[in-house]
Amino acid sequence: MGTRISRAAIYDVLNAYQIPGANANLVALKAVKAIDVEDAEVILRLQLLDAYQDREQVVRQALGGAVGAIDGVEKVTIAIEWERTAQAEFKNLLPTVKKCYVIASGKGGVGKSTVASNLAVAMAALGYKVGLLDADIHGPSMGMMFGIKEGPEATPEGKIIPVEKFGLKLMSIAFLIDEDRPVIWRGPMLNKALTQFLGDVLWGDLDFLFIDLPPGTGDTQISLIQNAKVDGAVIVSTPQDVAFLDARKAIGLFQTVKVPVTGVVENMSSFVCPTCHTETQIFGHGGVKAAAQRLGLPFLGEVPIDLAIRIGGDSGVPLVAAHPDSPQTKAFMGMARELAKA
Ligand SMILES: Nc1ncnc2c1ncn2[C@@H]1O[C@H](COP(=O)(O)OP(=O)(O)OP(=O)(O)O)[C@@H](O)[C@H]1O
Repeated sequence: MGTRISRAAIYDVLNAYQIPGANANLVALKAVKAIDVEDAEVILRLQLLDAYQDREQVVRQALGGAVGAIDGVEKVTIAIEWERTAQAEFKNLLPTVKKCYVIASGKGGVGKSTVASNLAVAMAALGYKVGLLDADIHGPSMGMMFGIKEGPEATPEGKIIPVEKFGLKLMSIAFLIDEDRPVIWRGPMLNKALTQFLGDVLWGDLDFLFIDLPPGTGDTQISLIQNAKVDGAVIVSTPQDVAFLDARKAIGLFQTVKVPVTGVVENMSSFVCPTCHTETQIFGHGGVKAAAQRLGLPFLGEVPIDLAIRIGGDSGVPLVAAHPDSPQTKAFMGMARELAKA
Protein backbone atom coordinates (compact mmCIF):
# COMPACT_ATOMS: atom_id res chain seq x y z
CA MET A 1 0.00 0.00 0.00
CA GLY A 2 1.24 3.51 -0.82
CA THR A 3 1.73 6.40 1.62
CA ARG A 4 -1.42 7.71 3.24
CA ILE A 5 -2.10 11.17 1.85
CA SER A 6 -2.42 13.88 4.48
CA ARG A 7 -5.65 15.85 4.04
CA ALA A 8 -4.22 18.46 6.39
CA ALA A 9 -1.35 19.02 3.94
CA ILE A 10 -3.85 19.52 1.09
CA TYR A 11 -5.85 21.91 3.23
CA ASP A 12 -2.69 23.87 4.04
CA VAL A 13 -1.99 24.32 0.32
CA LEU A 14 -5.53 25.61 -0.31
CA ASN A 15 -5.35 27.82 2.74
CA ALA A 16 -2.12 29.39 1.51
CA TYR A 17 -3.11 29.82 -2.13
CA GLN A 18 -4.44 33.12 -3.38
CA ILE A 19 -5.54 33.55 -6.99
CA PRO A 20 -3.73 36.55 -8.51
CA GLY A 21 -6.04 39.54 -7.98
CA ALA A 22 -8.12 37.94 -5.22
CA ASN A 23 -7.88 39.47 -1.78
CA ALA A 24 -8.04 36.24 0.22
CA ASN A 25 -7.04 32.59 -0.01
CA LEU A 26 -9.28 29.88 -1.47
CA VAL A 27 -10.50 28.66 1.93
CA ALA A 28 -11.43 32.16 3.13
CA LEU A 29 -13.28 32.80 -0.13
CA LYS A 30 -15.26 29.57 0.46
CA ALA A 31 -14.12 28.39 -2.94
CA VAL A 32 -13.26 24.83 -1.84
CA LYS A 33 -16.34 22.65 -2.15
CA ALA A 34 -14.71 19.24 -1.59
CA ILE A 35 -11.39 17.47 -1.24
CA ASP A 36 -11.65 13.81 -2.26
CA VAL A 37 -8.79 11.36 -1.91
CA GLU A 38 -8.97 8.09 -3.85
CA ASP A 39 -5.86 5.93 -3.47
CA ALA A 40 -3.05 8.09 -4.84
CA GLU A 41 -5.37 10.57 -6.56
CA VAL A 42 -6.54 13.87 -5.07
CA ILE A 43 -9.69 15.41 -6.52
CA LEU A 44 -10.24 19.07 -5.69
CA ARG A 45 -13.67 20.55 -6.34
CA LEU A 46 -13.59 24.32 -6.52
CA GLN A 47 -16.25 26.93 -7.12
CA LEU A 48 -14.88 30.19 -8.50
CA LEU A 49 -16.39 33.40 -9.83
CA ASP A 50 -16.39 33.35 -13.63
CA ALA A 51 -14.51 36.65 -13.60
CA TYR A 52 -11.45 34.53 -12.75
CA GLN A 53 -11.77 32.38 -15.87
CA ASP A 54 -8.83 34.17 -17.48
CA ARG A 55 -6.63 32.81 -14.67
CA GLU A 56 -7.81 29.18 -14.91
CA GLN A 57 -4.50 27.83 -16.20
CA VAL A 58 -2.53 29.70 -13.53
CA VAL A 59 -4.75 28.22 -10.81
CA ARG A 60 -4.56 24.69 -12.26
CA GLN A 61 -0.78 24.83 -12.56
CA ALA A 62 -0.19 26.27 -9.10
CA LEU A 63 -2.50 23.88 -7.27
CA GLY A 64 -1.57 20.88 -9.42
CA GLY A 65 2.10 21.50 -8.62
CA ALA A 66 1.69 22.16 -4.90
CA VAL A 67 -0.76 19.32 -4.19
CA GLY A 68 1.17 17.01 -6.52
CA ALA A 69 4.26 17.57 -4.37
CA ILE A 70 2.56 16.23 -1.23
CA ASP A 71 3.81 12.81 -0.08
CA GLY A 72 1.97 9.94 -1.73
CA VAL A 73 0.09 12.01 -4.35
CA GLU A 74 0.44 10.64 -7.87
CA LYS A 75 -2.41 12.40 -9.61
CA VAL A 76 -4.27 15.67 -9.03
CA THR A 77 -7.64 16.33 -10.66
CA ILE A 78 -9.09 19.81 -10.35
CA ALA A 79 -12.79 20.26 -11.10
CA ILE A 80 -13.85 23.88 -11.31
CA GLU A 81 -17.45 24.98 -11.25
CA TRP A 82 -17.80 28.55 -12.50
CA GLU A 83 -20.16 30.72 -10.55
CA ARG A 84 -21.93 33.31 -12.66
CA THR A 85 -21.85 36.96 -11.66
CA ALA A 86 -24.83 38.08 -13.69
CA GLN A 87 -25.82 41.74 -13.77
CA ALA A 88 -29.47 40.81 -13.15
CA GLU A 89 -28.60 39.62 -9.66
CA PHE A 90 -26.83 42.82 -8.74
CA LYS A 91 -28.16 45.13 -6.08
CA ASN A 92 -28.35 48.88 -6.47
CA LEU A 93 -27.25 50.61 -3.32
CA LEU A 94 -27.14 53.97 -5.11
CA PRO A 95 -30.75 54.67 -6.11
CA THR A 96 -30.32 58.47 -6.27
CA VAL A 97 -27.44 58.28 -8.76
CA LYS A 98 -28.39 58.52 -12.45
CA LYS A 99 -25.13 57.20 -13.93
CA CYS A 100 -22.32 55.41 -12.14
CA TYR A 101 -18.92 54.92 -13.74
CA VAL A 102 -15.97 53.08 -12.28
CA ILE A 103 -12.42 54.19 -13.07
CA ALA A 104 -10.21 51.12 -13.24
CA SER A 105 -6.72 50.01 -14.19
CA GLY A 106 -4.98 46.70 -14.55
CA LYS A 107 -2.17 47.74 -12.22
CA GLY A 108 -1.27 50.45 -9.75
CA GLY A 109 0.48 53.73 -10.38
CA VAL A 110 -0.80 54.42 -13.90
CA GLY A 111 -2.64 57.58 -12.81
CA LYS A 112 -6.11 56.15 -12.26
CA SER A 113 -6.87 58.47 -9.32
CA THR A 114 -5.43 61.45 -11.19
CA VAL A 115 -7.74 60.78 -14.14
CA ALA A 116 -10.72 60.09 -11.85
CA SER A 117 -10.31 63.34 -9.90
CA ASN A 118 -9.75 65.58 -12.94
CA LEU A 119 -12.54 63.93 -14.91
CA ALA A 120 -14.93 64.45 -12.00
CA VAL A 121 -13.98 68.14 -11.63
CA ALA A 122 -14.36 68.56 -15.43
CA MET A 123 -17.79 66.92 -15.37
CA ALA A 124 -18.92 69.25 -12.56
CA ALA A 125 -17.58 72.22 -14.56
CA LEU A 126 -19.93 71.17 -17.37
CA GLY A 127 -22.80 71.81 -14.96
CA TYR A 128 -23.62 68.28 -13.81
CA LYS A 129 -24.15 67.14 -10.22
CA VAL A 130 -21.15 64.91 -9.62
CA GLY A 131 -19.87 62.67 -6.84
CA LEU A 132 -16.51 60.91 -6.52
CA LEU A 133 -15.91 57.90 -4.31
CA ASP A 134 -12.35 56.79 -3.62
CA ALA A 135 -12.73 53.07 -3.04
CA ASP A 136 -9.03 52.33 -3.57
CA ILE A 137 -8.53 50.47 -0.34
CA HIS A 138 -4.84 49.83 -1.04
CA GLY A 139 -3.85 53.42 -1.76
CA PRO A 140 -6.63 55.91 -1.10
CA SER A 141 -5.42 59.28 -2.36
CA MET A 142 -8.44 61.57 -2.32
CA GLY A 143 -7.49 63.31 0.92
CA MET A 144 -4.24 64.52 -0.64
CA MET A 145 -5.62 65.19 -4.12
CA PHE A 146 -8.45 67.38 -2.81
CA GLY A 147 -6.72 68.79 0.27
CA ILE A 148 -9.29 67.33 2.65
CA LYS A 149 -8.14 67.48 6.25
CA GLU A 150 -11.36 66.82 8.15
CA GLY A 151 -13.31 63.58 7.87
CA PRO A 152 -16.97 63.63 6.84
CA GLU A 153 -19.82 64.27 9.26
CA ALA A 154 -22.41 61.66 10.15
CA THR A 155 -26.12 62.00 10.83
CA PRO A 156 -27.59 60.70 14.12
CA GLU A 157 -28.83 57.69 12.08
CA GLY A 158 -25.25 56.83 11.20
CA LYS A 159 -25.40 57.95 7.53
CA ILE A 160 -22.34 59.74 6.18
CA ILE A 161 -22.50 63.22 4.60
CA PRO A 162 -20.02 63.63 1.72
CA VAL A 163 -17.44 66.41 1.84
CA GLU A 164 -18.04 69.15 -0.80
CA LYS A 165 -15.15 70.67 -2.77
CA PHE A 166 -14.71 72.15 -6.27
CA GLY A 167 -18.42 71.60 -6.89
CA LEU A 168 -18.12 67.86 -6.18
CA LYS A 169 -19.41 65.57 -3.44
CA LEU A 170 -16.45 63.55 -2.20
CA MET A 171 -16.14 60.43 -0.13
CA SER A 172 -13.18 58.16 0.53
CA ILE A 173 -12.80 54.81 2.18
CA ALA A 174 -9.74 56.41 3.81
CA PHE A 175 -12.01 58.60 5.95
CA LEU A 176 -12.98 55.44 7.80
CA ILE A 177 -9.44 54.19 8.27
CA ASP A 178 -6.94 55.28 10.85
CA GLU A 179 -3.97 56.50 8.77
CA ASP A 180 -1.41 55.05 11.15
CA ARG A 181 -2.86 51.58 11.06
CA PRO A 182 -2.72 49.35 8.00
CA VAL A 183 -5.95 48.04 6.53
CA ILE A 184 -6.55 44.68 8.12
CA TRP A 185 -9.88 43.86 6.49
CA ARG A 186 -9.45 41.07 4.04
CA GLY A 187 -11.52 38.89 1.79
CA PRO A 188 -15.24 38.70 2.45
CA MET A 189 -14.93 41.03 5.45
CA LEU A 190 -13.44 43.77 3.30
CA ASN A 191 -16.13 43.30 0.66
CA LYS A 192 -18.85 43.49 3.30
CA ALA A 193 -17.40 46.66 4.81
CA LEU A 194 -17.18 48.30 1.37
CA THR A 195 -20.75 47.32 0.51
CA GLN A 196 -22.06 48.70 3.76
CA PHE A 197 -20.06 51.88 3.21
CA LEU A 198 -21.56 52.23 -0.28
CA GLY A 199 -25.08 52.16 1.10
CA ASP A 200 -24.36 54.49 4.01
CA VAL A 201 -23.28 57.60 2.08
CA LEU A 202 -25.93 60.30 1.54
CA TRP A 203 -25.11 61.28 -2.04
CA GLY A 204 -28.45 62.95 -2.75
CA ASP A 205 -29.45 63.34 -6.40
CA LEU A 206 -26.41 62.97 -8.66
CA ASP A 207 -26.10 62.98 -12.44
CA PHE A 208 -22.81 61.11 -12.24
CA LEU A 209 -20.94 59.16 -9.60
CA PHE A 210 -17.35 58.14 -10.33
CA ILE A 211 -15.86 55.31 -8.28
CA ASP A 212 -12.07 55.10 -8.15
CA LEU A 213 -11.57 51.33 -7.88
CA PRO A 214 -8.54 49.59 -6.41
CA PRO A 215 -6.08 48.65 -9.20
CA GLY A 216 -6.28 45.12 -10.57
CA THR A 217 -9.02 42.57 -11.11
CA GLY A 218 -10.22 40.69 -8.06
CA ASP A 219 -13.14 40.10 -5.76
CA THR A 220 -13.11 43.61 -4.20
CA GLN A 221 -13.69 45.09 -7.65
CA ILE A 222 -16.36 42.48 -8.44
CA SER A 223 -18.15 43.04 -5.13
CA LEU A 224 -18.30 46.81 -5.70
CA ILE A 225 -19.61 46.34 -9.22
CA GLN A 226 -22.27 43.94 -7.95
CA ASN A 227 -23.61 46.44 -5.46
CA ALA A 228 -23.50 49.72 -7.32
CA LYS A 229 -25.31 49.04 -10.63
CA VAL A 230 -22.39 50.34 -12.61
CA ASP A 231 -23.27 51.78 -16.03
CA GLY A 232 -19.79 51.72 -17.45
CA ALA A 233 -16.06 51.47 -16.83
CA VAL A 234 -13.29 53.86 -17.79
CA ILE A 235 -9.97 52.04 -18.10
CA VAL A 236 -6.75 53.97 -17.56
CA SER A 237 -3.47 52.67 -18.95
CA THR A 238 -0.03 54.01 -19.72
CA PRO A 239 1.23 53.35 -23.27
CA GLN A 240 3.70 50.62 -22.30
CA ASP A 241 2.78 47.20 -23.70
CA VAL A 242 2.92 45.54 -20.30
CA ALA A 243 0.61 48.13 -18.80
CA PHE A 244 -1.92 47.58 -21.54
CA LEU A 245 -1.69 43.82 -21.10
CA ASP A 246 -2.75 44.40 -17.49
CA ALA A 247 -5.48 46.76 -18.67
CA ARG A 248 -6.81 43.99 -20.92
CA LYS A 249 -7.37 41.86 -17.83
CA ALA A 250 -9.50 44.65 -16.37
CA ILE A 251 -11.39 44.90 -19.67
CA GLY A 252 -11.98 41.12 -19.51
CA LEU A 253 -13.35 41.42 -15.98
CA PHE A 254 -15.89 44.06 -17.03
CA GLN A 255 -16.95 42.03 -20.03
CA THR A 256 -17.55 39.03 -17.75
CA VAL A 257 -19.75 41.00 -15.38
CA LYS A 258 -21.52 42.65 -18.33
CA VAL A 259 -20.41 46.20 -17.55
CA PRO A 260 -19.65 48.05 -20.80
CA VAL A 261 -16.22 49.61 -21.16
CA THR A 262 -17.28 53.19 -21.86
CA GLY A 263 -13.85 54.46 -22.61
CA VAL A 264 -10.13 53.92 -22.50
CA VAL A 265 -7.70 56.68 -21.49
CA GLU A 266 -3.96 56.80 -22.22
CA ASN A 267 -2.16 58.52 -19.36
CA MET A 268 1.46 59.73 -19.34
CA SER A 269 1.38 59.53 -23.10
CA SER A 270 4.10 62.07 -23.86
CA PHE A 271 6.18 64.75 -22.18
CA VAL A 272 6.55 68.30 -23.47
CA CYS A 273 9.65 70.01 -22.08
CA PRO A 274 8.48 73.27 -20.46
CA THR A 275 11.63 75.15 -21.54
CA CYS A 276 12.43 73.87 -25.05
CA HIS A 277 8.92 72.57 -25.90
CA THR A 278 10.35 69.36 -27.38
CA GLU A 279 8.00 66.41 -27.08
CA THR A 280 9.48 63.21 -25.65
CA GLN A 281 7.57 59.95 -25.60
CA ILE A 282 8.86 58.49 -22.36
CA PHE A 283 6.60 55.43 -22.31
CA GLY A 284 5.82 55.46 -26.04
CA HIS A 285 2.68 57.06 -27.40
CA GLY A 286 -0.55 56.05 -29.10
CA GLY A 287 -0.35 52.35 -28.19
CA VAL A 288 -3.45 52.47 -26.01
CA LYS A 289 -5.53 54.18 -28.69
CA ALA A 290 -4.49 51.62 -31.29
CA ALA A 291 -5.22 48.74 -28.90
CA ALA A 292 -8.63 50.22 -27.97
CA GLN A 293 -9.50 50.51 -31.66
CA ARG A 294 -8.45 46.90 -32.26
CA LEU A 295 -10.73 45.79 -29.41
CA GLY A 296 -13.59 47.99 -30.65
CA LEU A 297 -13.60 50.11 -27.49
CA PRO A 298 -14.18 53.88 -27.43
CA PHE A 299 -11.00 55.89 -26.86
CA LEU A 300 -11.67 58.88 -24.63
CA GLY A 301 -8.39 60.71 -24.94
CA GLU A 302 -4.78 61.01 -23.85
CA VAL A 303 -3.15 62.87 -20.98
CA PRO A 304 0.52 63.94 -21.25
CA ILE A 305 3.05 63.69 -18.43
CA ASP A 306 2.86 67.13 -16.99
CA LEU A 307 4.40 68.71 -13.92
CA ALA A 308 1.25 70.75 -13.24
CA ILE A 309 -0.79 67.53 -13.12
CA ARG A 310 1.58 66.03 -10.56
CA ILE A 311 1.71 69.22 -8.49
CA GLY A 312 -2.09 69.50 -8.65
CA GLY A 313 -2.43 65.94 -7.36
CA ASP A 314 -0.04 66.49 -4.50
CA SER A 315 -1.18 69.95 -3.46
CA GLY A 316 -4.89 69.43 -3.02
CA VAL A 317 -6.13 71.32 -6.09
CA PRO A 318 -6.62 69.06 -9.15
CA LEU A 319 -5.21 70.52 -12.36
CA VAL A 320 -8.66 71.14 -13.89
CA ALA A 321 -9.56 73.36 -10.91
CA ALA A 322 -6.12 75.01 -10.65
CA HIS A 323 -5.63 75.75 -14.38
CA PRO A 324 -9.07 75.87 -16.00
CA ASP A 325 -7.71 77.24 -19.30
CA SER A 326 -4.74 74.90 -19.77
CA PRO A 327 -4.58 72.45 -22.72
CA GLN A 328 -4.62 69.53 -20.24
CA THR A 329 -7.88 70.83 -18.76
CA LYS A 330 -9.29 70.99 -22.29
CA ALA A 331 -8.33 67.31 -22.72
CA PHE A 332 -10.20 66.35 -19.52
CA MET A 333 -13.21 68.50 -20.52
CA GLY A 334 -13.27 66.68 -23.88
CA MET A 335 -13.30 63.31 -22.09
CA ALA A 336 -16.08 64.48 -19.76
CA ARG A 337 -18.18 65.60 -22.77
CA GLU A 338 -17.68 62.21 -24.43
CA LEU A 339 -18.76 60.43 -21.26
CA ALA A 340 -21.78 62.68 -20.81
CA LYS A 341 -22.87 61.68 -24.33
CA ALA A 342 -22.32 57.95 -23.73
N1 LIG B 1 -0.23 62.69 -16.49
C1 LIG B 1 0.51 62.82 -15.39
N2 LIG B 1 1.53 63.71 -15.33
C2 LIG B 1 2.30 63.84 -14.21
N3 LIG B 1 2.15 63.12 -13.10
C3 LIG B 1 1.14 62.20 -13.10
C4 LIG B 1 0.28 62.01 -14.22
N4 LIG B 1 -0.62 61.04 -13.89
C5 LIG B 1 -0.33 60.65 -12.64
N5 LIG B 1 0.73 61.35 -12.14
C6 LIG B 1 1.36 61.22 -10.82
O1 LIG B 1 1.72 59.84 -10.66
C7 LIG B 1 1.49 59.43 -9.32
C8 LIG B 1 0.53 58.23 -9.35
O2 LIG B 1 -0.73 58.64 -9.86
P1 LIG B 1 -2.10 58.12 -9.26
O3 LIG B 1 -2.08 58.13 -7.77
O4 LIG B 1 -3.20 58.85 -9.95
O5 LIG B 1 -2.05 56.62 -9.78
P2 LIG B 1 -3.02 55.42 -9.49
O6 LIG B 1 -3.07 54.61 -10.75
O7 LIG B 1 -4.31 55.91 -8.93
O8 LIG B 1 -2.23 54.64 -8.41
P3 LIG B 1 -2.75 53.60 -7.31
O9 LIG B 1 -4.14 53.19 -7.71
O10 LIG B 1 -1.75 52.52 -7.35
O11 LIG B 1 -2.77 54.37 -6.03
C9 LIG B 1 0.93 60.66 -8.59
O12 LIG B 1 1.97 61.30 -7.92
C10 LIG B 1 0.39 61.53 -9.70
O13 LIG B 1 0.40 62.92 -9.36
